[in-house]
Amino acid sequence: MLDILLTCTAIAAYMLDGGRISVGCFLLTIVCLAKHDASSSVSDVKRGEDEGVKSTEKKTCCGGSNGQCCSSKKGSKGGCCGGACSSKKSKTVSVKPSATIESNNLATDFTEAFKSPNASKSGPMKKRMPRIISKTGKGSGIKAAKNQQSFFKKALTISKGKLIGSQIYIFYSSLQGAAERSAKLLSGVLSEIKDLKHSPVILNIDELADFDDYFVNVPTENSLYFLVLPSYETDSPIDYFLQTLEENAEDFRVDKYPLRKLVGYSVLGLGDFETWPEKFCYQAKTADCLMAKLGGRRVFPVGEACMKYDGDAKITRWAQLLAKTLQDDEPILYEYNETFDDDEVAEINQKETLGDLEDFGKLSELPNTGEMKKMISKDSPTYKNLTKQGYTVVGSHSGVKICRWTKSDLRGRGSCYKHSLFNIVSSRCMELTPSLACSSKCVFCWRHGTNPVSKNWRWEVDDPEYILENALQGHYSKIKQLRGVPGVIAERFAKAFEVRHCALSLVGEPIMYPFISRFVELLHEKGISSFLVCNAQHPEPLRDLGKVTQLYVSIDAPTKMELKKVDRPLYRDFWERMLECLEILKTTQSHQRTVFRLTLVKGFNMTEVKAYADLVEKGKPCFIEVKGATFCGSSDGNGNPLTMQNIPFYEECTNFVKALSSELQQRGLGYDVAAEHAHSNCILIANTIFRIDGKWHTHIDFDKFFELLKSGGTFSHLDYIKETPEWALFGNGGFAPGNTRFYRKGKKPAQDIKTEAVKVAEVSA
Ligand SMILES: Cc1cc2nc3c(=O)[nH]c(=O)nc-3n(C[C@H](O)[C@H](O)[C@H](O)COP(=O)(O)O)c2cc1C
Ligand code: SF4
Repeated sequence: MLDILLTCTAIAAYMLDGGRISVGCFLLTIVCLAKHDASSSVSDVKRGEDEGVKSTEKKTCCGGSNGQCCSSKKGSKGGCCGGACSSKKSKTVSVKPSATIESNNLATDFTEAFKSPNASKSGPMKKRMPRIISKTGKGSGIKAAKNQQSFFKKALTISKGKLIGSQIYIFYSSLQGAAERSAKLLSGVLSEIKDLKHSPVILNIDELADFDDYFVNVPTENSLYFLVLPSYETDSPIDYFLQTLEENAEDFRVDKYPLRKLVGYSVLGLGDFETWPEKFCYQAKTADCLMAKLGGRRVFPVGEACMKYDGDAKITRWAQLLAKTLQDDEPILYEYNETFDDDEVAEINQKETLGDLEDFGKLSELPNTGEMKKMISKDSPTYKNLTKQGYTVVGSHSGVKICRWTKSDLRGRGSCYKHSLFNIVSSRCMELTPSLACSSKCVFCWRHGTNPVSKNWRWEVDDPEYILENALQGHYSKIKQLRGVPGVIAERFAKAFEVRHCALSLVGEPIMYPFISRFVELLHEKGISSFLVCNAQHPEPLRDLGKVTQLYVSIDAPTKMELKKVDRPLYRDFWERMLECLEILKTTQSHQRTVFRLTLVKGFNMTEVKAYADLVEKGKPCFIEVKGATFCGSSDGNGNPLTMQNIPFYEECTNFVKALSSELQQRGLGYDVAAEHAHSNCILIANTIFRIDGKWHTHIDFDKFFELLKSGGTFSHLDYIKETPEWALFGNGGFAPGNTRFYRKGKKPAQDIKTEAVKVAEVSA
């Protein structure tokens, strides 16, 4: 008002005075106008705080640690000044309304994202208003993105609503139980918060069917995550979890900041400072950084509890402090130190191992996790678990185990279904895997969720010669232990020390082992036939594979949706991988004796007969082996969701097989039901090229196989076949003569078929 009066006075003086004091008045006018501008600017900032229209931003140091300010770097990996930088320029920038902010995925403005719906433009909220952070950078493309990144590093944020109104998810991973216990403890403490709106949900990370459901997408829009993570110097499922978070952060198909949809997160680390001072809680700290890198907002500092002494008390203290903070609506300073350069993302993308985490700014402060770990080291809980389950761990990634059918055959009680279907005698068969790790988490797997999982090989590698030698030793020492078992037939016992067959399956994914072809060659050199089962997720090694006696591919479901449900594969492109594997069977590997292995799980994969037929048409296998799933224990805490209701009866399996066979015949594909082993719910469909002169030839002539191998010439699946004996044909049950059928006490033979399958704690490989 005053400036307008002064301006008018100056004009009037000019008119009256004839311009003599005009210069003075002009200067006065300029001063007045400048003063008017200044006062408007202050009120705009205030309004800006409330409306997000305009703000004054002080460019601050990014808080990095590499001795370089991010503002000074150009095309280099450098970090920032770590607080020593003095380049604090004033800058006026405009802030877009939140709708525009949402669409900009390069910068994350939690100031807007977590704005309280209750925040009024005046009153008590006003003094707690967060500093406004610009969303727009000058220019466009990568340059603009780089400008924006510096703003993303620090922001004072408030929550959309009260934190205690959020849906809390407590994730844990545990090998020995401490993290599980701590997750429950945390849940208990948080549940006591007065006015907590929803009860916390506890989830075992290792049992999640798909990490993406929680770490790319979020279950509810008000999700608040707490991660309870132990650290293991040895390989553990946490490695895979961290690897997935890292891959998500680098995957161009995934939103750059998928976890900004969370209300927030915090990580509680468990460890042992006394034994691992250098690596104390290192995996929890890594998880904390990766959650931030994915856009998560840290609502409470990472906890580090040494569990050696008094662990529960420390966890309780952390949980109580957290509970107190959750009830506090003060804004939170969000800071993420993204000091690596955009141009280097591609380079980082190519790297697979966790060691590459070092490249990410703050992560470089963490202990070096880059060395290749042993898949199963002797002091790891996984090793103890496996040996408790009867495995002999060979080297650091292979295992052998005596199958219950080996024992049964030694006692004259019959071999497994592979005897009926293919002529493999159980007492001379060694079950082995050169990779205890797998790239799937099948619902019917008996690994109980603790074995290592990974998409690719990321461990130390043992020599194939070493594995075979030690596996045979392990197998023979277990056979020796059976000499005192009542009913063992001396002749079979003696023969058992000359292994004739090797089932490369057992558990894990054998084809992941980098020297699988050489390993198979070594088996053949010792006169041991090879039965390799793979999960149709690794087309490259499948293509490169040398001759095997029989090559299996597991087809656990016929459609993409069902396969995801049954196998819980780690690969996002699991379906394409499976189709590629089938194509390889039909083309590059068509000289092999190929088998589709179908494991039927009621309620999961038993309905889509036509879709199965489509896959058979694609892969044209020699055989389709259909087997009802077996029950591997209760669903409590072992990651296996199957119950007895999911185990099909033999009749249900035969109905399925008949339907599939007739569908294939209708399509003009020559397949028919050939053999069975009713005792283990197993039936074989064979290509009719194996029905010669009206007689099925599904058995293998092993002598002929080795003869052909020695000759060095090329040969195919039809060159080492043998007639299927009468007792093994479909309809005859498949129980080999010369054995005595054993029925469990009090069980009628009719019931036995299903009960037997249930009692088996493992799927016969
Ligand atoms: C083989 C082995 C390796 C371990 N390595 C580390 C480590 O590197 N850093 C650490 O802080 N604690 C380490 N620990 C300690 C565990 O993290 C700690 O015992 C934790 O409470 C285990 O949690 P869990 O029972 O839920 O698996 C290790 C423990 C074992 C048995
Ligand atoms: S069943 Fe086989 S493929 Fe499936 S998770 Fe177990 S080991 Fe892996």
